[in-house]
Amino acid sequence: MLSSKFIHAFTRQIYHTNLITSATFNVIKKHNSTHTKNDLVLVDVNDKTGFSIVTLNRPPVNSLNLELLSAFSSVLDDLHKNNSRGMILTSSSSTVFSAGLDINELYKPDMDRVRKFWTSLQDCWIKLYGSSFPTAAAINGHAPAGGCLFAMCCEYRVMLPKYTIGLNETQLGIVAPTWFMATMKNTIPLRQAELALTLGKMFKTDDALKLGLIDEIAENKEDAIHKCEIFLKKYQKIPQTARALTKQSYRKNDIMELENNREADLQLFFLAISDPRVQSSLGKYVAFLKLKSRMKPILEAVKFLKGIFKSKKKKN
Ligand SMILES: CCCCC/C=C\C/C=C\CC/C=C/CC(=O)SCCNC(=O)CCNC(=O)[C@H](O)C(C)(C)COP(=O)(O)OP(=O)(O)OC[C@H]1O[C@@H](n2cnc3c(N)ncnc32)[C@H](O)[C@@H]1OP(=O)(O)O
Repeated sequence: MLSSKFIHAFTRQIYHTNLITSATFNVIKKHNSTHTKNDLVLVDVNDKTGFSIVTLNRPPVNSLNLELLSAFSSVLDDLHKNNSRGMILTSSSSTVFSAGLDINELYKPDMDRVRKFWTSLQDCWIKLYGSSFPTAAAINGHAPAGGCLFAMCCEYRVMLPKYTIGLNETQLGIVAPTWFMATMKNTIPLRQAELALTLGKMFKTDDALKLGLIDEIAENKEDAIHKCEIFLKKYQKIPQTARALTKQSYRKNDIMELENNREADLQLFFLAISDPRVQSSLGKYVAFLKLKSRMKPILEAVKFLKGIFKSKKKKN
């Protein structure tokens, strides 16, 4: 057995960034309760398993704005402090896991706010990707860009059929930050990651499974959560410290790279979003999304009418 002294020394040595603040693992405080962080993130602790279901709850599409990221960051802190047994990340939407970063934070940004926004995103990534507790994502809807990033930070992904997932940044005329790329490289084979990133490819559930971007397909959200629980339960027999340090050692280089260059990463982000071509792309994208949303009732009516015509043709 490793002595606690050794664990402390090892932890300090590789995690001077405070990824693990204490190697003393307390027994989780079990309670059957739902916590909220401004209602933007819901936390439901399962009394029996000790697993927390963390639900992103910012309708309509869980786009990640400053408030949602701050709430999520604080939830991750709480789970760490309470020595969580495991986290399942999901969404309250019935069709979208997360639409990624809120484009309104990037388009014509207020510089003070956007600094806090990007710093919060960095915080969330460092805490989620490097969490000491095991994590799984129940992807119950589309997961583009930042949505895919958070899912990939988890160690296991279960997704519902007929949705899409991927890092689509190049399609929007923006470059995924290196830590987004690193997370994808940690998930799928290198060559496939390069192709997916350069094409900005969104994968349908079936293709994501073939690629290894997700691990399982579930029938519905309940099934997805159940499958995530089965995954997390596998760790119940594995000593916590050994598991956590192994995971963090595996991901350490990616995390250190950002930890040591946070300000440079922020400046690079400022530079990118200050580029008039990037702003122009984002402006067009915001307009496209709004138009698409307004066209929805018309498109649905056309679909409905097509269905009627088809069934009449069949009868004739
Ligand atoms: C190597 C060195 C590199 C250095 C680089 C450094 C920095 C680089 C700079 C920046 C990097 C920034 C990284 C960004 C990553 C991102 O996450 S960008 C976000 C990308 N997200 C998307 O492309 C998803 C867009 N949304 C959709 O595709 C669809 O909405 C959906 C998710 C598939 C859901 O479809 P659905 O039909 O259900 O909903 P609607 O499309 O009708 O949308 C409803 C409503 O929501 C609004 N909305 C949708 N997505 C967003 C969003 N991401 N942000 C804000 N708002 C969004 C949409 O406009 C509708 O609103 P309404 O019109 O008011 O109804």
